Amino acid sequence: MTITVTKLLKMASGCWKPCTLHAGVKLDVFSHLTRSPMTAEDLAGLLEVDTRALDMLLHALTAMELLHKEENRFRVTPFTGEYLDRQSPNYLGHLILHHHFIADGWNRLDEAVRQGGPVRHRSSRNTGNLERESFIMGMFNQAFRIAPEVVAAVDLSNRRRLLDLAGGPGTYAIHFCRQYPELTATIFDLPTTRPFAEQTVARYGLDDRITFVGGDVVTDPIGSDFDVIWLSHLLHSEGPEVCAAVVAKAAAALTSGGMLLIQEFILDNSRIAPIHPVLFSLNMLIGTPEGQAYTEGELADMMSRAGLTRIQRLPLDLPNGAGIMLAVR
Ligand SMILES: C[S@@+](CC[C@H](N)C(=O)[O-])C[C@H]1O[C@@H](n2cnc3c(N)ncnc32)[C@H](O)[C@@H]1O
Repeated sequence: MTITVTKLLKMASGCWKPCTLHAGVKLDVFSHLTRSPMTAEDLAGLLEVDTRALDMLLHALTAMELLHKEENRFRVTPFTGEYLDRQSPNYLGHLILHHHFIADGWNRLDEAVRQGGPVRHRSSRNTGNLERESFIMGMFNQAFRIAPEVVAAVDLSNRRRLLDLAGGPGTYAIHFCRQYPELTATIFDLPTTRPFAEQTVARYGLDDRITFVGGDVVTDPIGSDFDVIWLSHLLHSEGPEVCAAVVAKAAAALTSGGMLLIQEFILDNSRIAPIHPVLFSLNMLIGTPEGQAYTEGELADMMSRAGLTRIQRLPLDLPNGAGIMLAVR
């Protein structure tokens, strides 16, 4: 992509459209307009917001092809009815709202660079209810789209006990258990994640095979004798030393011959590609004391220092530069 003045200036105002989308989702206009098409005035009455301002927002969402306008009424499109209505099983609003909550930190990136540390609280800690739900269920939104591809590429035949370490709502534990009927799983995550994980597991009717254990992976015991551990998107929120300790702890919790799988946004050795992991490091800079994206070599080194062998990266081309490392105890 050759940069031009037009592209540069477009980049500078690139946050306008995302902010418009975030506001539409946060005000839940899509759910209301799925129930019935409405004028800005009627919807403003329902949402208890300013009519003139909502009218502008609805026109902008229409210009972005997220709503239709007929006469003076607005309605959802088939697409936004499926993905932005809170009642839809395919609702993606959690992930969109997660981006809304972290946007304030991105706006203060210069301060983070100046001081060399975070300018917002961690998404996994000390957050309000809506923000916590958006983070955990946003991870569900994200993982749900990728999990089928991951499960198809990872052979867990003959494995019986899976630990989904820092598993959040348990999206991967659920997908692995659906694929392998003999498998049981433990989701280990911070205690505040429990209600989201239990609800999600119950929704898939797997409460008899998947249990939740609350704890801190850095300071608490994580259990033992697992023949497979799935560690997805935790390491980027910690610095290299804590990551090495977590990987060593996971390795020690495996049976002999047990397998550790790590999913992360993986940087090239050049550290300038793929673009998502490069930017994700900044996302961790603004939100965590030591988090960052890691290269394949760095992840392999953590696995090797934990005494694991047969270290490899699975040949998978996942969205956002995500990749999976595998090693065996
Ligand atoms: C980005 S989410 C990934 C969730 C899930 N593994 C996935 O890939 O969809 C990171 C998860 O790590 C959890 N987490 C962060 N720090 C943790 C800690 N110290 N101990 C246990 N869980 C932690 C968060 O609560 C969150 O569920």
